[in-house]
Amino acid sequence: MITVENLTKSFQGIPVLNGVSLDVQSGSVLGVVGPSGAGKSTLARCVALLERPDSGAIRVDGTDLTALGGTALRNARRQIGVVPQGDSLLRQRTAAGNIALPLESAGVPGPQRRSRVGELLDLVGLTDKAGSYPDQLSGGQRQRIAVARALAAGPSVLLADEPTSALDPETTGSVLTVLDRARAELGVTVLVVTHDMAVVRKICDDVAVLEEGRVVENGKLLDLIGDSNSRTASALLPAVDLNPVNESNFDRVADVVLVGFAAVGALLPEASHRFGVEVNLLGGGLTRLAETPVARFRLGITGERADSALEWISEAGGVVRRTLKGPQGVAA
Ligand SMILES: Nc1ncnc2c1ncn2[C@@H]1O[C@H](COP(=O)(O)OP(=O)(O)OP(=O)(O)O)[C@@H](O)[C@H]1O
Repeated sequence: MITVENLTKSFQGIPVLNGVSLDVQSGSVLGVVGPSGAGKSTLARCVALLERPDSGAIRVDGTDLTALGGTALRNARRQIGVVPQGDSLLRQRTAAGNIALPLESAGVPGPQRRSRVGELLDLVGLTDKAGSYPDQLSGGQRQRIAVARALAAGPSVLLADEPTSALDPETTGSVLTVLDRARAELGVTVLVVTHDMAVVRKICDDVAVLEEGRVVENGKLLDLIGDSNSRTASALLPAVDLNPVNESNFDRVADVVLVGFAAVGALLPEASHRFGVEVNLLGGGLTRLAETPVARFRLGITGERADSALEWISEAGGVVRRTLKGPQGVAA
């Protein structure tokens, strides 16, 4: 587990991190998002101790890294694998040679090294590229090798800074699959800095939004999407208001968010049946967050028991985010 407590960092007197606190649970993936210059990379570099914070603590599995020096610090750094921003492979080394680098630095003997490199090539799905040089690989393949290299020494934490920038969506998918496998198969805790909400959508359990060096939003992705003020929710959920709606045709108009197979598949027909109301979908749609189906709909409801239907949807786990027509208090 990674705990960041009240981290501050300035460059030439200009504050870049202003008291950042975060938790990343073991074996989970945290996405750090936010506008350019918000301090995301600086945060990741501080967590990796590539940059010394001015104050605050960074605990990895309980040990405060900022308090360490010398050998203890070097050992602690081995617990943290880093996938740097941009192309970071050595051009003159093969894919296998790049992955072997941290093992060579750690003095791992040849046979063990070869076996470990083989495992990692398998993990990232590039066994057949062992002997290829970076220039012979695609951008996505190079990134997968960079992930394998970061995992070589068996870290408990993986930091990836913009691992999918400049990749097309299909290639992005292959890199994300590798990060997800690192978490699922090796139990590694992952912190990924990204501009790309597709990364959040596909692999993140938690999200932290950074702005001007402060965390302005933080939480479990599936909790945030039910919050009507969440920026993460607005970025990830289908838009509900693309079509103009004549509200006078309905007794109630409301926006709802449904999470999970059961809710998405059954709640609205069930509400309609139980309360004898007609439920019309006026906008919005379905999406997926990792494996979880999520829907945001604008509903137009007609029938005497429209309010009861909305209340029931809310009690049954749907989030009635906004009632556009009808009592504002309904189930909100
Ligand atoms: N080593 C450094 N020396 C001086 N200023 C720095 C240094 N590293 C970062 N900064 C400054 O700190 C601020 C935050 O930079 P950082 O790279 O952490 O932001 P970011 O959110 O990752 O941005 P981007 O998404 O564009 O990569 C920027 O104004 C940047 O110029």
